[in-house]
Amino acid sequence: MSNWGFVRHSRTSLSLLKTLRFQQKAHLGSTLSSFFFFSTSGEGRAENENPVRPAPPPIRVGITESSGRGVFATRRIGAGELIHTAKPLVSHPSLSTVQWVCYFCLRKIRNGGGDEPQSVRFCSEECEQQAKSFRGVETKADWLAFDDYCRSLGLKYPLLVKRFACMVISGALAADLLDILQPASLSPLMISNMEEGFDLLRSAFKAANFPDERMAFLTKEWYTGVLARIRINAFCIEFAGGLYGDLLLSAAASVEAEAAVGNAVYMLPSFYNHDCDPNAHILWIENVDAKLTALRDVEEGEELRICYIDASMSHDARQTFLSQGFGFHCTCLRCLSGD
Ligand SMILES: C[S@@+](CC[C@H](N)C(=O)[O-])C[C@H]1O[C@@H](n2cnc3c(N)ncnc32)[C@H](O)[C@@H]1O
Repeated sequence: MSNWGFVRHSRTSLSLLKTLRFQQKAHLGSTLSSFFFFSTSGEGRAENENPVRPAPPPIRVGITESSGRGVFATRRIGAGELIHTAKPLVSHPSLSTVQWVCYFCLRKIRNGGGDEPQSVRFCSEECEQQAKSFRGVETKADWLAFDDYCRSLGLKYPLLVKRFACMVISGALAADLLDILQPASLSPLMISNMEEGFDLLRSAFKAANFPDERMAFLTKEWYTGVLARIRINAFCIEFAGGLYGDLLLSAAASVEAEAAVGNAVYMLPSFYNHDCDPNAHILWIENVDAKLTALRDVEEGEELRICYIDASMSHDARQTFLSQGFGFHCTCLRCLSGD
């Protein structure tokens, strides 16, 4: 069974990034900002404007010529500028770091660990409060078999589906929230490999006696559809630069050769296409809230692209990774140049 090992990382090897520029003509597309959870630095806000409401980020979602939807700059964006931040729709710590990071925001916890291997921790009352709805559902069920299934097969994405399902049952999220995101195309074998996870998830909720009407959304099609979207759109969360690293966290993570603190799916960041020589970057400083920044000056109308993979890989390795993990052949300028 595939271990779904292809995840989007924050890592781009800047030293190897060439100065090739990529400018793509955007078609007019409707903006999807009403769907997005974002905040901005508030730059450009008029003085008399309500200070509580942040200015919209300088981007729009439009249609690209060859890569479906993409994100375009609505004004010139300077190198190093914070384009916007994004809160996750769904996130989950890695099983190997669950004792060491906040169960809600994935922030490292100084005195994590402890005696109870199954226990979860929060970094603040606010996070505990925000997790209350899905925890109220999650703690009613027994997850031993489901978590063992994920652990033994090295699966991370079913954990995101589990949390998403808990949020839906609690009424915090709509079951079709992720439908707008592009799904991976799944082979019949991939779908049949997902059956065990679905059965375990559904059984856990069933055994906890949730009423059928609250679980009506939880069909096999829903489960595989959500996983298909997560596969293309989830980010693997690693904090930037090791600045906020923690030896204990590193030690815990290395037990399973897992550097990431967890995985998350966002709305707006999901619309950024890939480039092996990107002009934008997604990073995490101390928790799961993502920051999208410009790596170089970007002109108004230019498409903003991030790198999904380690850009220091060879041309052939990048192509193989993108094709097997994301199902597309990369035709960015760097790839076309043969670099
Ligand atoms: C995370 S989504 C990006 C948004 C997507 N274009 C959409 O319409 O929702 C990733 C998908 O976008 C497309 N894509 C992203 N970067 C691409 C590239 N460099 N070349 C071709 N297709 C790309 C692929 O279909 C890929 O699976």
